[in-house]
Amino acid sequence: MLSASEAESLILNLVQPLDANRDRQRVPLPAAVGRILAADVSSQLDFPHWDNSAMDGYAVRSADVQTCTATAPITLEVIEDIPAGTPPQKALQSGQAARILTGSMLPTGADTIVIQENTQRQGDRVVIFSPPEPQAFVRRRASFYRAGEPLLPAGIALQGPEAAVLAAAQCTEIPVYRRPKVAILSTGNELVTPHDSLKPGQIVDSNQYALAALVQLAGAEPLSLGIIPDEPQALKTAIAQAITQADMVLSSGGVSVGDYDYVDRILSELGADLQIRAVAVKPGKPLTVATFAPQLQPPPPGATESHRILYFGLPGNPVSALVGFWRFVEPAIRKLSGLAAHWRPVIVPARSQHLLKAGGQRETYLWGQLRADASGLLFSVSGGSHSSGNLINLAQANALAIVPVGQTQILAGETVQVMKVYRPLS
Ligand SMILES: Nc1nc2c(c(=O)[nH]1)N[C@H]1C(S)=C(S)[C@@H](COP(=O)(O)OP(=O)(O)OC[C@H]3O[C@@H](n4cnc5c(N)ncnc54)[C@H](O)[C@@H]3O)O[C@H]1N2
Ligand code: MOO
Ligand SMILES: [Mg+2]
Repeated sequence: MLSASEAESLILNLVQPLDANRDRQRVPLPAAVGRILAADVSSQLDFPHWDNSAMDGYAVRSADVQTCTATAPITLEVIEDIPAGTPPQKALQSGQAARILTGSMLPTGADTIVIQENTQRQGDRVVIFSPPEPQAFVRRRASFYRAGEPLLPAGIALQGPEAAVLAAAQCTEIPVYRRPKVAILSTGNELVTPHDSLKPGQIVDSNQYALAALVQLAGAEPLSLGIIPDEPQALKTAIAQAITQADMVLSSGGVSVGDYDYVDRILSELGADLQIRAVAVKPGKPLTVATFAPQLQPPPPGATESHRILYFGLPGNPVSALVGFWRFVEPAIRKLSGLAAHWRPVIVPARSQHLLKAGGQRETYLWGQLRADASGLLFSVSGGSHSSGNLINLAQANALAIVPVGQTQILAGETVQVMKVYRPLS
Protein backbone atom coordinates (compact mmCIF):
# COMPACT_ATOMS: atom_id res chain seq x y z
CA MET A 1 0.00 0.00 0.00
CA LEU A 2 1.26 3.50 -0.81
CA SER A 3 2.31 5.82 1.99
CA ALA A 4 0.60 9.21 2.29
CA SER A 5 3.60 11.07 0.92
CA GLU A 6 4.00 8.63 -2.00
CA ALA A 7 0.31 9.06 -2.83
CA GLU A 8 0.60 12.84 -2.56
CA SER A 9 3.52 12.96 -5.02
CA LEU A 10 1.89 10.55 -7.42
CA ILE A 11 -1.34 12.57 -7.41
CA LEU A 12 0.44 15.89 -7.93
CA ASN A 13 2.30 14.36 -10.89
CA LEU A 14 -1.01 13.34 -12.43
CA VAL A 15 -2.48 16.84 -12.27
CA GLN A 16 -2.38 18.86 -15.50
CA PRO A 17 -2.86 22.50 -14.46
CA LEU A 18 -5.31 24.70 -16.31
CA ASP A 19 -3.76 26.32 -19.36
CA ALA A 20 -2.66 29.95 -18.95
CA ASN A 21 -4.01 30.84 -22.41
CA ARG A 22 -6.92 28.51 -22.95
CA ASP A 23 -8.31 28.78 -19.42
CA ARG A 24 -7.81 32.51 -18.91
CA GLN A 25 -10.48 35.12 -18.37
CA ARG A 26 -10.39 38.85 -17.58
CA VAL A 27 -12.30 40.04 -14.54
CA PRO A 28 -12.69 43.46 -12.90
CA LEU A 29 -10.24 44.03 -10.05
CA PRO A 30 -12.75 43.58 -7.18
CA ALA A 31 -13.75 40.20 -8.61
CA ALA A 32 -10.12 39.08 -8.94
CA VAL A 33 -9.54 38.65 -5.22
CA GLY A 34 -9.26 34.95 -4.37
CA ARG A 35 -8.39 34.12 -7.98
CA ILE A 36 -5.07 32.99 -9.49
CA LEU A 37 -3.23 35.40 -11.77
CA ALA A 38 -2.93 33.86 -15.25
CA ALA A 39 -0.35 36.22 -16.80
CA ASP A 40 2.67 38.18 -15.65
CA VAL A 41 1.76 41.79 -14.89
CA SER A 42 4.08 44.77 -15.19
CA SER A 43 3.45 48.51 -15.01
CA GLN A 44 4.52 51.54 -17.00
CA LEU A 45 4.60 53.55 -13.77
CA ASP A 46 7.59 53.96 -11.46
CA PHE A 47 6.89 53.48 -7.73
CA PRO A 48 7.08 56.02 -6.17
CA HIS A 49 5.99 57.97 -9.24
CA TRP A 50 8.19 60.91 -8.15
CA ASP A 51 10.58 61.85 -5.34
CA ASN A 52 8.40 62.54 -2.32
CA SER A 53 8.49 63.09 1.42
CA ALA A 54 7.99 60.32 3.97
CA MET A 55 7.27 62.80 6.77
CA ASP A 56 5.60 66.10 7.61
CA GLY A 57 8.30 68.77 7.83
CA TYR A 58 10.50 70.85 5.54
CA ALA A 59 12.27 70.07 2.28
CA VAL A 60 15.81 71.47 2.40
CA ARG A 61 19.21 71.27 0.76
CA SER A 62 21.21 69.03 3.05
CA ALA A 63 24.39 71.10 2.63
CA ASP A 64 22.57 74.12 4.12
CA VAL A 65 21.82 72.50 7.47
CA GLN A 66 24.69 70.12 8.19
CA THR A 67 26.27 72.31 10.86
CA CYS A 68 23.16 73.25 12.84
CA THR A 69 22.79 72.27 16.52
CA ALA A 70 20.24 72.94 19.24
CA THR A 71 22.33 75.87 20.49
CA ALA A 72 23.38 77.12 17.05
CA PRO A 73 20.31 76.51 14.86
CA ILE A 74 20.08 77.52 11.20
CA THR A 75 17.20 79.59 9.83
CA LEU A 76 15.87 79.06 6.30
CA GLU A 77 13.32 81.04 4.27
CA VAL A 78 10.10 79.08 3.61
CA ILE A 79 9.28 79.74 -0.05
CA GLU A 80 6.08 77.70 -0.46
CA ASP A 81 3.69 75.14 1.01
CA ILE A 82 3.46 71.80 -0.83
CA PRO A 83 0.43 69.75 0.24
CA ALA A 84 0.13 66.17 -1.12
CA GLY A 85 -1.53 66.22 -4.52
CA THR A 86 -0.11 69.62 -5.57
CA PRO A 87 3.17 69.81 -7.47
CA PRO A 88 5.79 72.31 -6.23
CA GLN A 89 5.76 75.66 -8.05
CA LYS A 90 9.30 76.77 -7.24
CA ALA A 91 12.84 75.42 -7.26
CA LEU A 92 14.71 75.57 -3.96
CA GLN A 93 17.82 77.76 -3.79
CA SER A 94 20.48 77.71 -1.08
CA GLY A 95 19.11 79.13 2.18
CA GLN A 96 15.55 78.14 1.32
CA ALA A 97 13.11 75.50 2.54
CA ALA A 98 9.62 74.40 1.48
CA ARG A 99 6.88 73.31 3.83
CA ILE A 100 6.15 69.70 2.86
CA LEU A 101 3.69 67.05 4.01
CA THR A 102 3.84 63.26 3.92
CA GLY A 103 3.52 62.11 0.30
CA SER A 104 4.13 65.56 -1.22
CA MET A 105 6.43 65.90 -4.23
CA LEU A 106 9.95 67.08 -3.48
CA PRO A 107 10.75 70.45 -5.09
CA THR A 108 13.69 70.69 -7.48
CA GLY A 109 16.83 71.57 -5.55
CA ALA A 110 15.76 69.86 -2.32
CA ASP A 111 17.38 66.56 -1.34
CA THR A 112 16.48 66.06 2.33
CA ILE A 113 13.51 66.33 4.69
CA VAL A 114 13.79 67.80 8.18
CA ILE A 115 10.98 66.44 10.32
CA GLN A 116 8.67 69.00 11.87
CA GLU A 117 9.68 67.95 15.41
CA ASN A 118 13.25 69.28 14.82
CA THR A 119 12.07 72.71 13.66
CA GLN A 120 10.34 75.83 14.83
CA ARG A 121 8.26 77.90 12.42
CA GLN A 122 8.60 81.65 12.68
CA GLY A 123 6.35 83.34 10.09
CA ASP A 124 7.88 82.77 6.66
CA ARG A 125 11.03 81.31 8.20
CA VAL A 126 11.86 77.98 9.79
CA VAL A 127 14.52 77.36 12.42
CA ILE A 128 16.31 73.98 12.22
CA PHE A 129 17.78 72.57 15.44
CA SER A 130 19.23 69.26 14.39
CA PRO A 131 21.17 68.27 11.23
CA PRO A 132 19.31 65.63 9.20
CA GLU A 133 21.12 62.74 7.53
CA PRO A 134 21.57 63.64 3.86
CA GLN A 135 18.58 62.21 1.86
CA ALA A 136 16.64 61.66 5.11
CA PHE A 137 12.95 60.81 4.63
CA VAL A 138 13.08 61.14 0.87
CA ARG A 139 11.28 58.35 -0.98
CA ARG A 140 13.12 58.31 -4.32
CA ARG A 141 11.28 57.86 -7.58
CA ALA A 142 11.42 54.19 -8.71
CA SER A 143 13.12 53.07 -5.48
CA PHE A 144 10.27 50.57 -4.85
CA TYR A 145 9.71 49.47 -8.45
CA ARG A 146 11.00 50.55 -11.86
CA ALA A 147 8.54 50.79 -14.79
CA GLY A 148 8.66 47.80 -17.09
CA GLU A 149 10.18 45.36 -14.59
CA PRO A 150 8.09 42.32 -13.57
CA LEU A 151 5.50 43.41 -10.98
CA LEU A 152 3.42 40.28 -10.23
CA PRO A 153 4.11 36.81 -11.69
CA ALA A 154 1.49 34.48 -13.13
CA GLY A 155 0.47 31.70 -10.76
CA ILE A 156 0.06 33.70 -7.56
CA ALA A 157 -3.16 33.99 -5.57
CA LEU A 158 -4.63 37.47 -5.45
CA GLN A 159 -5.35 38.64 -1.93
CA GLY A 160 -5.44 42.07 -0.29
CA PRO A 161 -1.80 43.08 -0.87
CA GLU A 162 -1.93 42.06 -4.54
CA ALA A 163 -5.19 44.00 -4.97
CA ALA A 164 -3.35 47.07 -3.62
CA VAL A 165 -0.48 46.58 -6.09
CA LEU A 166 -2.82 46.06 -9.05
CA ALA A 167 -4.95 49.07 -8.12
CA ALA A 168 -1.91 51.30 -7.66
CA ALA A 169 -0.64 50.14 -11.07
CA GLN A 170 -4.06 51.06 -12.51
CA CYS A 171 -4.74 47.48 -13.68
CA THR A 172 -8.51 47.33 -13.68
CA GLU A 173 -9.14 44.20 -15.77
CA ILE A 174 -7.15 41.27 -14.40
CA PRO A 175 -6.21 38.09 -16.28
CA VAL A 176 -7.07 35.16 -14.01
CA TYR A 177 -7.51 31.43 -14.46
CA ARG A 178 -11.12 30.30 -14.69
CA ARG A 179 -12.14 28.41 -11.58
CA PRO A 180 -11.72 24.65 -12.07
CA LYS A 181 -15.00 22.75 -12.02
CA VAL A 182 -15.15 19.92 -9.52
CA ALA A 183 -18.10 17.52 -9.79
CA ILE A 184 -19.26 15.88 -6.56
CA LEU A 185 -21.39 12.79 -6.32
CA SER A 186 -22.44 10.73 -3.34
CA THR A 187 -23.02 7.02 -3.68
CA GLY A 188 -25.24 4.95 -1.42
CA ASN A 189 -28.78 3.53 -1.24
CA GLU A 190 -28.96 4.67 2.38
CA LEU A 191 -28.50 8.35 1.54
CA VAL A 192 -31.21 11.02 1.53
CA THR A 193 -31.04 14.80 1.27
CA PRO A 194 -31.34 17.08 4.32
CA HIS A 195 -34.88 17.91 3.11
CA ASP A 196 -36.17 14.32 3.17
CA SER A 197 -37.69 12.68 6.22
CA LEU A 198 -35.44 9.93 7.52
CA LYS A 199 -36.66 6.32 7.45
CA PRO A 200 -34.96 3.63 9.56
CA GLY A 201 -31.55 2.77 8.13
CA GLN A 202 -31.21 6.01 6.17
CA ILE A 203 -28.72 8.79 6.77
CA VAL A 204 -28.32 12.25 5.34
CA ASP A 205 -25.81 12.76 2.54
CA SER A 206 -23.54 15.07 4.50
CA ASN A 207 -20.49 14.44 2.32
CA GLN A 208 -22.07 16.29 -0.61
CA TYR A 209 -22.29 19.47 1.45
CA ALA A 210 -18.94 19.11 3.15
CA LEU A 211 -17.10 18.47 -0.10
CA ALA A 212 -18.90 21.29 -1.94
CA ALA A 213 -17.93 23.67 0.86
CA LEU A 214 -14.29 22.58 0.80
CA VAL A 215 -14.10 22.72 -3.00
CA GLN A 216 -15.43 26.27 -2.89
CA LEU A 217 -13.03 27.28 -0.11
CA ALA A 218 -10.18 25.87 -2.22
CA GLY A 219 -11.09 28.34 -4.98
CA ALA A 220 -12.82 25.89 -7.33
CA GLU A 221 -16.41 25.68 -8.51
CA PRO A 222 -18.36 22.74 -7.05
CA LEU A 223 -20.92 20.99 -9.26
CA SER A 224 -23.12 19.05 -6.88
CA LEU A 225 -24.46 16.08 -8.80
CA GLY A 226 -26.46 14.56 -5.94
CA ILE A 227 -26.99 11.01 -4.70
CA ILE A 228 -26.36 7.99 -6.91
CA PRO A 229 -27.82 4.65 -5.80
CA ASP A 230 -25.54 1.62 -5.42
CA GLU A 231 -26.46 0.29 -8.86
CA PRO A 232 -23.74 -0.27 -11.42
CA GLN A 233 -25.69 1.16 -14.34
CA ALA A 234 -26.75 4.29 -12.44
CA LEU A 235 -23.19 4.82 -11.26
CA LYS A 236 -21.82 4.30 -14.75
CA THR A 237 -24.18 6.87 -16.23
CA ALA A 238 -23.45 9.37 -13.47
CA ILE A 239 -19.66 9.08 -13.69
CA ALA A 240 -19.71 9.14 -17.51
CA GLN A 241 -21.71 12.37 -17.31
CA ALA A 242 -19.59 13.91 -14.55
CA ILE A 243 -16.36 13.59 -16.53
CA THR A 244 -17.87 15.57 -19.40
CA GLN A 245 -18.85 18.44 -17.12
CA ALA A 246 -15.87 18.94 -14.85
CA ASP A 247 -12.10 19.16 -14.61
CA MET A 248 -12.07 16.83 -11.62
CA VAL A 249 -14.61 14.43 -10.14
CA LEU A 250 -15.04 13.47 -6.50
CA SER A 251 -17.29 10.68 -5.35
CA SER A 252 -17.72 9.41 -1.84
CA GLY A 253 -18.54 5.88 -0.81
CA GLY A 254 -18.40 2.57 -2.61
CA VAL A 255 -14.61 2.13 -2.69
CA SER A 256 -14.15 -0.58 -0.07
CA VAL A 257 -14.72 -4.33 -0.34
CA GLY A 258 -18.45 -4.38 0.43
CA ASP A 259 -21.10 -6.02 -1.74
CA TYR A 260 -22.25 -2.67 -3.12
CA ASP A 261 -18.85 -1.01 -3.56
CA TYR A 262 -18.85 -0.63 -7.34
CA VAL A 263 -16.80 2.50 -7.96
CA ASP A 264 -13.50 0.88 -9.01
CA ARG A 265 -15.23 -1.62 -11.28
CA ILE A 266 -17.23 1.09 -13.02
CA LEU A 267 -14.15 3.27 -13.47
CA SER A 268 -12.40 0.36 -15.20
CA GLU A 269 -15.42 -0.30 -17.39
CA LEU A 270 -15.42 3.36 -18.41
CA GLY A 271 -11.78 3.06 -19.49
CA ALA A 272 -10.17 4.98 -16.64
CA ASP A 273 -6.63 4.22 -15.52
CA LEU A 274 -6.73 3.24 -11.85
CA GLN A 275 -3.70 4.86 -10.30
CA ILE A 276 -4.31 4.28 -6.57
CA ARG A 277 -6.59 1.83 -4.75
CA ALA A 278 -5.60 2.44 -1.12
CA VAL A 279 -3.27 4.55 0.98
CA ALA A 280 -1.82 3.69 4.39
CA VAL A 281 -3.67 6.42 6.25
CA LYS A 282 -6.30 6.29 8.98
CA PRO A 283 -8.94 7.40 8.39
CA GLY A 284 -9.23 7.25 4.63
CA LYS A 285 -7.49 4.04 3.60
CA PRO A 286 -9.77 3.03 0.73
CA LEU A 287 -8.93 5.86 -1.65
CA THR A 288 -9.32 5.40 -5.36
CA VAL A 289 -7.52 7.73 -7.74
CA ALA A 290 -8.06 7.32 -11.45
CA THR A 291 -7.45 9.30 -14.61
CA PHE A 292 -9.53 9.58 -17.72
CA ALA A 293 -7.53 10.11 -20.88
CA PRO A 294 -8.35 13.37 -22.70
CA GLN A 295 -9.96 11.76 -25.74
CA LEU A 296 -12.63 10.02 -23.69
CA GLN A 297 -14.78 13.06 -23.20
CA PRO A 298 -15.47 16.39 -24.86
CA PRO A 299 -13.79 19.43 -23.28
CA PRO A 300 -15.48 21.10 -20.32
CA PRO A 301 -17.63 24.11 -21.24
CA GLY A 302 -15.48 27.12 -22.03
CA ALA A 303 -12.39 25.10 -22.96
CA THR A 304 -11.28 24.63 -26.54
CA GLU A 305 -9.26 21.51 -25.92
CA SER A 306 -9.89 18.53 -23.70
CA HIS A 307 -7.51 17.50 -20.96
CA ARG A 308 -6.97 14.66 -18.52
CA ILE A 309 -9.64 14.37 -15.81
CA LEU A 310 -8.64 13.30 -12.32
CA TYR A 311 -11.13 11.13 -10.44
CA PHE A 312 -11.05 10.72 -6.66
CA GLY A 313 -13.14 7.94 -5.17
CA LEU A 314 -13.15 9.04 -1.53
CA PRO A 315 -14.32 6.67 1.19
CA GLY A 316 -17.88 7.11 2.41
CA ASN A 317 -17.22 7.58 6.10
CA PRO A 318 -17.65 11.31 6.71
CA VAL A 319 -14.31 11.87 8.40
CA SER A 320 -12.46 9.63 5.95
CA ALA A 321 -13.89 11.61 3.03
CA LEU A 322 -12.78 14.92 4.52
CA VAL A 323 -9.34 13.76 5.61
CA GLY A 324 -8.88 12.35 2.10
CA PHE A 325 -9.95 15.69 0.67
CA TRP A 326 -7.58 17.73 2.82
CA ARG A 327 -4.63 15.41 2.41
CA PHE A 328 -4.91 14.53 -1.29
CA VAL A 329 -7.67 16.40 -3.16
CA GLU A 330 -6.97 19.94 -2.03
CA PRO A 331 -3.31 19.87 -3.18
CA ALA A 332 -4.52 18.58 -6.55
CA ILE A 333 -7.11 21.39 -6.83
CA ARG A 334 -4.45 23.95 -5.98
CA LYS A 335 -2.15 22.69 -8.72
CA LEU A 336 -5.04 22.33 -11.19
CA SER A 337 -6.19 25.91 -10.53
CA GLY A 338 -2.93 27.41 -11.83
CA LEU A 339 -1.23 28.16 -8.51
CA ALA A 340 2.51 27.95 -9.21
CA ALA A 341 3.47 26.86 -5.67
CA HIS A 342 2.04 26.13 -2.21
CA TRP A 343 0.26 22.97 -3.34
CA ARG A 344 1.23 20.62 -0.53
CA PRO A 345 -0.35 20.70 2.92
CA VAL A 346 1.26 22.90 5.55
CA ILE A 347 2.58 20.67 8.34
CA VAL A 348 4.06 22.29 11.44
CA PRO A 349 5.43 20.94 14.72
CA ALA A 350 3.29 21.64 17.79
CA ARG A 351 3.18 20.51 21.40
CA SER A 352 0.35 18.07 22.01
CA GLN A 353 -1.87 18.98 24.95
CA HIS A 354 -3.11 15.42 25.30
CA LEU A 355 -2.08 11.81 24.87
CA LEU A 356 -2.56 10.81 21.20
CA LYS A 357 -3.13 7.14 20.38
CA ALA A 358 -2.80 5.28 17.10
CA GLY A 359 -2.74 1.73 15.75
CA GLY A 360 0.78 2.00 14.38
CA GLN A 361 -0.09 0.31 11.04
CA ARG A 362 -1.22 3.41 9.11
CA GLU A 363 -0.30 7.09 9.34
CA THR A 364 -3.02 8.28 11.69
CA TYR A 365 -4.77 11.63 11.59
CA LEU A 366 -6.42 12.96 14.74
CA TRP A 367 -8.51 16.08 14.43
CA GLY A 368 -8.40 19.02 16.78
CA GLN A 369 -7.33 22.59 17.21
CA LEU A 370 -4.01 24.26 16.58
CA ARG A 371 -3.35 27.49 18.38
CA ALA A 372 -0.38 29.54 19.51
CA ASP A 373 0.55 30.81 22.96
CA ALA A 374 3.72 32.47 24.19
CA SER A 375 5.52 29.10 24.27
CA GLY A 376 4.73 28.28 20.62
CA LEU A 377 2.19 26.14 18.79
CA LEU A 378 -0.14 23.89 20.75
CA PHE A 379 -2.42 21.09 19.51
CA SER A 380 -5.57 20.07 21.41
CA VAL A 381 -7.18 16.91 20.12
CA SER A 382 -10.99 17.08 19.84
CA GLY A 383 -12.82 15.35 22.67
CA GLY A 384 -15.18 12.46 21.90
CA SER A 385 -14.87 9.56 19.52
CA HIS A 386 -12.25 9.56 16.76
CA SER A 387 -14.29 7.08 14.73
CA SER A 388 -14.25 7.88 11.02
CA GLY A 389 -18.06 7.83 11.20
CA ASN A 390 -18.19 10.62 13.79
CA LEU A 391 -18.56 13.93 12.03
CA ILE A 392 -19.85 15.74 15.12
CA ASN A 393 -16.52 16.52 16.80
CA LEU A 394 -14.92 17.35 13.46
CA ALA A 395 -16.71 20.71 13.54
CA GLN A 396 -14.36 23.53 14.55
CA ALA A 397 -11.28 21.41 13.96
CA ASN A 398 -8.62 23.43 12.17
CA ALA A 399 -5.82 20.89 12.11
CA LEU A 400 -4.95 17.20 12.01
CA ALA A 401 -2.23 15.74 14.23
CA ILE A 402 -0.25 13.07 12.40
CA VAL A 403 0.95 9.99 14.25
CA PRO A 404 3.52 8.25 12.01
CA VAL A 405 3.46 4.59 11.00
CA GLY A 406 5.16 2.47 13.65
CA GLN A 407 4.21 4.77 16.51
CA THR A 408 1.28 3.97 18.78
CA GLN A 409 1.24 7.05 20.99
CA ILE A 410 2.46 10.59 21.45
CA LEU A 411 2.49 11.72 25.05
CA ALA A 412 1.00 14.97 26.29
CA GLY A 413 3.73 17.60 26.12
CA GLU A 414 5.57 15.88 23.25
CA THR A 415 5.97 17.38 19.81
CA VAL A 416 3.65 16.19 17.07
CA GLN A 417 3.48 17.14 13.38
CA VAL A 418 0.21 18.94 12.69
CA MET A 419 -1.41 19.60 9.32
CA LYS A 420 -3.41 22.83 8.96
CA VAL A 421 -6.73 22.24 7.26
CA TYR A 422 -7.98 25.78 6.71
CA ARG A 423 -5.54 28.00 4.91
CA PRO A 424 -5.61 30.78 2.35
CA LEU A 425 -4.44 30.12 -1.20
CA SER A 426 -1.01 31.71 -0.93
N1 LIG B 1 -14.06 -5.63 5.44
C1 LIG B 1 -13.67 -4.37 5.32
N2 LIG B 1 -14.56 -3.42 5.52
C2 LIG B 1 -14.19 -2.14 5.43
C3 LIG B 1 -12.85 -1.80 5.17
C4 LIG B 1 -11.94 -2.84 4.95
O1 LIG B 1 -10.74 -2.60 4.70
N3 LIG B 1 -12.38 -4.10 5.03
N4 LIG B 1 -12.50 -0.48 5.16
C5 LIG B 1 -13.30 0.36 6.01
C6 LIG B 1 -12.92 1.71 5.86
S1 LIG B 1 -11.42 2.13 6.50
C7 LIG B 1 -13.73 2.65 5.31
S2 LIG B 1 -13.29 4.28 5.32
C8 LIG B 1 -15.01 2.32 4.70
C9 LIG B 1 -15.10 2.90 3.30
O2 LIG B 1 -16.27 2.49 2.75
P1 LIG B 1 -16.82 2.88 1.34
O3 LIG B 1 -15.99 3.95 0.72
O4 LIG B 1 -17.06 1.66 0.57
O5 LIG B 1 -18.15 3.61 1.71
P2 LIG B 1 -19.57 3.00 1.98
O6 LIG B 1 -19.45 1.57 2.29
O7 LIG B 1 -20.41 3.39 0.85
O8 LIG B 1 -19.96 3.82 3.27
C10 LIG B 1 -19.23 3.78 4.45
C11 LIG B 1 -19.94 4.57 5.52
O9 LIG B 1 -20.03 5.92 5.17
C12 LIG B 1 -21.38 6.36 5.13
N5 LIG B 1 -21.57 7.28 4.02
C13 LIG B 1 -21.40 6.96 2.72
N6 LIG B 1 -21.65 8.02 1.95
C14 LIG B 1 -21.99 9.02 2.75
C15 LIG B 1 -22.38 10.37 2.54
N7 LIG B 1 -22.45 10.87 1.31
N8 LIG B 1 -22.64 11.16 3.59
C16 LIG B 1 -22.55 10.65 4.85
N9 LIG B 1 -22.20 9.37 5.12
C17 LIG B 1 -21.93 8.56 4.10
C18 LIG B 1 -22.16 5.09 4.91
O10 LIG B 1 -23.49 5.21 5.31
C19 LIG B 1 -21.37 4.10 5.73
O11 LIG B 1 -21.68 4.25 7.10
O12 LIG B 1 -15.16 0.93 4.58
C20 LIG B 1 -14.79 0.23 5.78
N10 LIG B 1 -15.12 -1.14 5.63
O1 MOO C 1 -9.95 4.58 7.03
MO1 MOO C 1 -11.54 4.31 7.21
O2 MOO C 1 -11.31 5.70 6.46
O3 MOO C 1 -10.75 4.08 8.74
O4 MOO C 1 -12.73 4.76 8.25
MG1 LIG D 1 -18.52 0.14 1.43
